[in-house]
Amino acid sequence: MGEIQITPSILNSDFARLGEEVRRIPGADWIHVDVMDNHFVPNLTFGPTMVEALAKASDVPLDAHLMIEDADRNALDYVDAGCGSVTFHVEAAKAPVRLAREIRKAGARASMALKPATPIEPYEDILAELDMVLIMTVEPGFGGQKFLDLCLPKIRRARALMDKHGVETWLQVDGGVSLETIERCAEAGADVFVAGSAVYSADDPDKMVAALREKASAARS
Ligand SMILES: O=C(CO)[C@H](O)[C@H](O)COP(=O)(O)O
Ligand SMILES: [Co+2]
Repeated sequence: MGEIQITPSILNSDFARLGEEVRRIPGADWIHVDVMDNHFVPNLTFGPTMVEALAKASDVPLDAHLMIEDADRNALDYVDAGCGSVTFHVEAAKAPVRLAREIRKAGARASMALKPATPIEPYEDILAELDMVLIMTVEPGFGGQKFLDLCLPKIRRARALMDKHGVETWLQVDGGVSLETIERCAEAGADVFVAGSAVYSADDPDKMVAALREKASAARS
């Protein structure tokens, strides 16, 4: 299992002041950027041009979460935009192995996301092709939703498969992660934690990043 990493999502930040918003979280390991196309999910956010501007606005690397239909054709635009990690949804990728290899070859970490009803087991044999697996703990599309406890067994199963294959693939959780839910995710085996509304509704977002890190670390020991 890798080190605990906290990855705030800017989905619930102030979009009119995005540059300032990302500079409020210098203690974050990554900045999670939710790209939505209004087809794969019923919401629309931003594309590669805005992501490129964001990458220049902060020293913290960008973790792009692509909730877009044609992932095979569009994912590399986000590597070119400056993201250090690019996550595609397996439900949207026609050729996940080829896509992961292309992302790595282009110079970013390759990551694959699963919606709550998508099982991990069919992907056991491709874990070594991935730098990270993202297990959604809400249905993708919106920030501020309630954490789905029903996803915890899948986090445990994913961790067990990673241990079985001896891979160094990170295990990220995304959706409803807060001071109330992060311990359950860490106990189940997650090591990378996305938190959107919990961070940006806090008076001091960077202090919340530190508090989340402490809770997740304590749950491990
Ligand atoms: O991918 C997402 C939604 O599809 C977001 O990353 C996620 O929901 C973060 O926001 P919150 O912590 O408020 O749930
Ligand atoms: Co996300």
